[in-house]
Amino acid sequence: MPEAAAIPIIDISAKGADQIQIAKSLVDAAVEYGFVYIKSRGLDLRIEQIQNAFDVSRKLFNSPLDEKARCKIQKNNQGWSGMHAETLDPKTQRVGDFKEGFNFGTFKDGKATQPIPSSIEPHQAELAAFRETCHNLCRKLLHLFGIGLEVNPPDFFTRAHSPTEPSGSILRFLYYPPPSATPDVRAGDVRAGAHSDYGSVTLLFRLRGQAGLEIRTPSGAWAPVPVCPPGTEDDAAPPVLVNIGDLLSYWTNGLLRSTVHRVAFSEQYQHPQQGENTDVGTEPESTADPRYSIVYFCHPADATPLDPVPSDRVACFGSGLAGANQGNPYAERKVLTAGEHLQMRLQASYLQLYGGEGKKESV
Ligand SMILES: O=C(O)CCC(=O)C(=O)O
Ligand SMILES: [Fe+2]
Repeated sequence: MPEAAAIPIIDISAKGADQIQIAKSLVDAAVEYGFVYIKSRGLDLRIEQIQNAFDVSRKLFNSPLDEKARCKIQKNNQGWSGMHAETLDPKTQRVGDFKEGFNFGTFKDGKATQPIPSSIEPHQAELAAFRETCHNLCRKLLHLFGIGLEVNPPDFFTRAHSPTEPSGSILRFLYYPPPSATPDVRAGDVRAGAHSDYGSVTLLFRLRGQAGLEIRTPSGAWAPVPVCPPGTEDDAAPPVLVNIGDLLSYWTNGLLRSTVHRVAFSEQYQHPQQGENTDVGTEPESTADPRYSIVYFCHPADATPLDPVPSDRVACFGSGLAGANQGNPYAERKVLTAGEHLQMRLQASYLQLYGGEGKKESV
């Protein structure tokens, strides 16, 4: 059984805790793993709000196909993508991801600014509030990164992530059908292909018992990322998983690591003869149930120039681009603004939507 990744768990809202110490621990986790668990205590994000978002997600994906198709994803990266429409790792995958997704852009006055299935129309205000809370949590984390990296001024990143300016930030619902409903799966197929995220920070919400996320370790092996790592099993909700995206890695000369990850079918499904519960030790996964996850991709305002981060630690990180981002060539590219950086990445993963345009950008 592959060993689970030893990603640190940090409580950013601990009463009386030293902010500088928390900031340094966050930076250490981002440098070493590119991933960190944030303990869910209902302070930064109410647990009912997360649960409600999953309820809305179930309603959305249970909508009739034609309702979802009416909201098909557009070049602005908003809308519904059907089964196999996205291929996160086109070089390796035989077939597109075994998932459906729905990307929400901005909301205005509690209403979506894009077509949405009628089943979730009554929930727009809740979704708007959830998206806003996610963005605020990201800005809190970005402020802590500013402190931990001794960026001058420490709100350098936070300022670049103004919630009112146009940006690529997306709230995404994901639905992975039950393995029992996808008999066309072959050995080597994955639910979501290996990729790194494009933006600055990503929040990932998962449900207990719905494993499958794996990160690529520096040795090239895949390590499972448990939903409830040791010490959080009794918490009211699983911790929020946070990871660094390519843009923040690029911006910090590769000091903060953007780690490649994927969603695999459980070992139990692929090799049932090995017995039950072989995927992540404590987290048996049902092959009869769908898997749902919710992701918030936080991006700087489109117009943000990706100028060098004013931090001695970042500036001194000489070998970063060559070392920390091996296998992550986007981090080495010279791009001008956050908006341009995002466009380059989107073209590579939605080949159908962009026709041949994307192929030259894929790596
Ligand atoms: O569903 C998951 O657990 C991960 C999804 C993911 O990595 C992504 O959408 O970028
Ligand atoms: Fe991802």
